[in-house]
Amino acid sequence: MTVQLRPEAKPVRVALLGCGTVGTEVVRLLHEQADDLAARVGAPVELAGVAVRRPHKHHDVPAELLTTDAAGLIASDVDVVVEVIGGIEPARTLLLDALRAGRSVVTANKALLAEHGAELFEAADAAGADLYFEAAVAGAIPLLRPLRESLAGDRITRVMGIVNGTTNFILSAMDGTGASYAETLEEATQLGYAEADPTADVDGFDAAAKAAILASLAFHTRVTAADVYREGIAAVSAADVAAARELGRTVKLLAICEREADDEGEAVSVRVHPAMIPRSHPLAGVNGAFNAVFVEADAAGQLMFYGQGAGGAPTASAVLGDLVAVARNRVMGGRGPRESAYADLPVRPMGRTPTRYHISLDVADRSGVLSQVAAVFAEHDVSIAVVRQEGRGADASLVVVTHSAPDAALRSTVDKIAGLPVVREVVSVMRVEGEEL
Ligand SMILES: NC(=O)C1=CN([C@@H]2O[C@H](COP(=O)(O)OP(=O)(O)OC[C@H]3O[C@@H](n4cnc5c(N)ncnc54)[C@H](O)[C@@H]3O)[C@@H](O)[C@H]2O)C=CC1
Ligand SMILES: N[C@@H](CC=O)C(=O)O
Ligand code: NA
Repeated sequence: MTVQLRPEAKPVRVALLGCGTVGTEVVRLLHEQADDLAARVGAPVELAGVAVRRPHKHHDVPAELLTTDAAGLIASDVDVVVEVIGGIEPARTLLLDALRAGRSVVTANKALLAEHGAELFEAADAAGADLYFEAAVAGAIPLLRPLRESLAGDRITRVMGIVNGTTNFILSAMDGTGASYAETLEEATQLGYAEADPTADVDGFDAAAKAAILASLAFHTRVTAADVYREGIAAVSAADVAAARELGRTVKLLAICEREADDEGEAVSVRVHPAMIPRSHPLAGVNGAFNAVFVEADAAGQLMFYGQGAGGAPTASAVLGDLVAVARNRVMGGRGPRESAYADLPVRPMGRTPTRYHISLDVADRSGVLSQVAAVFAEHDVSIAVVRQEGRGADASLVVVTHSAPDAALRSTVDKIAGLPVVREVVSVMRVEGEEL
């Protein structure tokens, strides 16, 4: 291969912070694709150093590149800092230092961006430096660049999808093989999908951070992790999965970001929770650690993005894509897009967000049960889409699927129903997404 380098091009020197699941693959790809990367960037892309905690554990990295002094590496003669340590500190301080020193930054750290994005973008702007983070949401899937750049001329109204590989891996197993929750989480950890602390996945924090990033880009509004309504999958039971199957549905952990007007004006709502979706829905076929995200925009209509959302190599692919972009910017001059938060829309609380519920009840088998339950729905102004009464005696059950209503009204309805003497147990309550029943 003849590599065309710009005659004056100096190597682009890269500092890598962290060398775990993702970092190891970044090192491998940088080495294996060195010639192609140089040709694409117009200058060699050179690994200047790798900051790690325990150098003796990293046999795949040339010893002379390893250091435990991440701050010192950033302060040395480097152009780009790639952060794949994860967590808030020391990543936050290191990246702020890097940006303030004019280094371009590439990060996969959604937790950091969702909590301290504003501060990082401000530092990037002040220094005229690049801040890229495609790997932070939906791993290998090109999703943030399309939102930030390709769709910048459109008005996005909705982003909805599966953005956490670990929980999708677990839910797919529960629905498919019926494998146990603990076993499947262990497997997801072994495969490099789970966060260092997997409760971030299971309790929905990881998906909530990603939802905040997606909503911020889609709606030109600063949304932080704290603005996102969050429920994880810990409470999803085998009974919920079975109830979904009975209805021709499956359970997925969804991130849903919407821009809508109501009586109080235009607002965004951002939520992460398990939901039943029809098996015919395209998201129902997204299994294992795969992710898929729908984007709806006024002019573009509906778009779907699909691919590997977790794992070392897929995530490293997104990191390398960003690295090429920032390296090109350095070689050719110029920089990528800045933060765009001009719309500054309020975030609507979950209680006011319209949702739909599937409720499965274990009820007494006697006349008047249905009318007592229906009266509670009417009292809360919640309209019923489907009701199904099954079984007799001790096995009597009632399944209700509602039409759309404010989430707070649906919750109060469930609370009141749970207290009715004719209701023996609320077996399963889950939100429903997809087509109207
Ligand atoms: N694993 C995945 O599938 C994906 C991970 N990410 C994100 O990428 C980042 C890295 O994830 P993984 O590689 O999976 O994590 P990991 O836990 O495998 O690797 C992180 C590495 O950073 C090292 N480290 C911790 N503190 C350090 C410090 N002060 N200086 C230098 N090294 C330090 C750790 O020893 C570890 O080797 C996280 O922000 C994660 O959320 C994003 C998308 C997918
Ligand atoms: N833990 C995350 C990794 C990718 O972001 C996930 O499971 O999706
Ligand atoms: Na991505």
